[in-house]
Amino acid sequence: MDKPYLIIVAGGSASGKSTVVQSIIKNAGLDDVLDINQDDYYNDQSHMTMEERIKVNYDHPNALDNQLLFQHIKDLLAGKSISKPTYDYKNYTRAKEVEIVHSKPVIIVEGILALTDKKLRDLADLKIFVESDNDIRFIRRLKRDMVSRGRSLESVIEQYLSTVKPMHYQFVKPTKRYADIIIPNDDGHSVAVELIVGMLKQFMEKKNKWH
Ligand SMILES: Nc1ncnc2c1ncn2[C@@H]1O[C@H](COP(=O)(O)OP(=O)(O)O)[C@@H](O)[C@H]1O
Ligand SMILES: O=c1ccn([C@@H]2O[C@H](COP(=O)(O)O)[C@@H](O)[C@H]2O)c(=O)[nH]1
Repeated sequence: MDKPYLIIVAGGSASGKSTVVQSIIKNAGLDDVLDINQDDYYNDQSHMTMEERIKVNYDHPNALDNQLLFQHIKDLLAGKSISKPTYDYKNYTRAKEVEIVHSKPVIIVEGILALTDKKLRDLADLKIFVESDNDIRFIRRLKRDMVSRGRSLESVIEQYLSTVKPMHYQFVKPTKRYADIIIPNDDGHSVAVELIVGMLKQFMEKKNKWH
């Protein structure tokens, strides 16, 4: 197998990373895309009490097992399969289930801090930063966290002000400078997605010609 094409997608919380990635996958019409969410690599905290887990700063790079993510991406790029951890937001820790994930010709890694680690960044063929206005991100996060991540209004507000916002300025936003493409996502993102899909199709065509 040729080396897969690796795309890294970073951007603030609720900027629309997953939405953009799903749009790329759908518009490219490719089955051969693997989507890895950096959130699955949050540290295992099952040994901690719920009270301790809630206090963790999840927007700091130390909250993530970056070494494991890097090793897994290297394995996937070498055509190997991995046992990927999965994350349980409601319980603020890794879930018991692991997922056996096989390598694919296109691999996308998405996460707020996906462009932080230079070693991981250097493996990427294409680096993307999704950008949305802070107020819009906060409103999206509030809705999403209450509906899908089992959070209360008060907890989302408290976490946003104490860690999410300051860490965004300290660690997330500065990685924008590493991006090859910056996608504004306050409203739509269709033109940027079309460009990326075009690049992916070219890559897949070249790959198919070689075989
Ligand atoms: N362009 C957009 N317009 C309207 N809502 C959007 C847009 N992009 C994302 N959203 C919504 O915002 C929320 C967060 O998006 P998501 O893709 O999960 O963000 P991220 O992966 O960056 O955390 C979701 O409910 C999603 O449907
Ligand atoms: O237990 C957890 C783990 C993470 N978070 C928050 O998730 C976001 C990252 O996910 P996005 O989909 O990019 O928003 C990060 O800002 C963490 O604060 C959490 O709340 N609880």
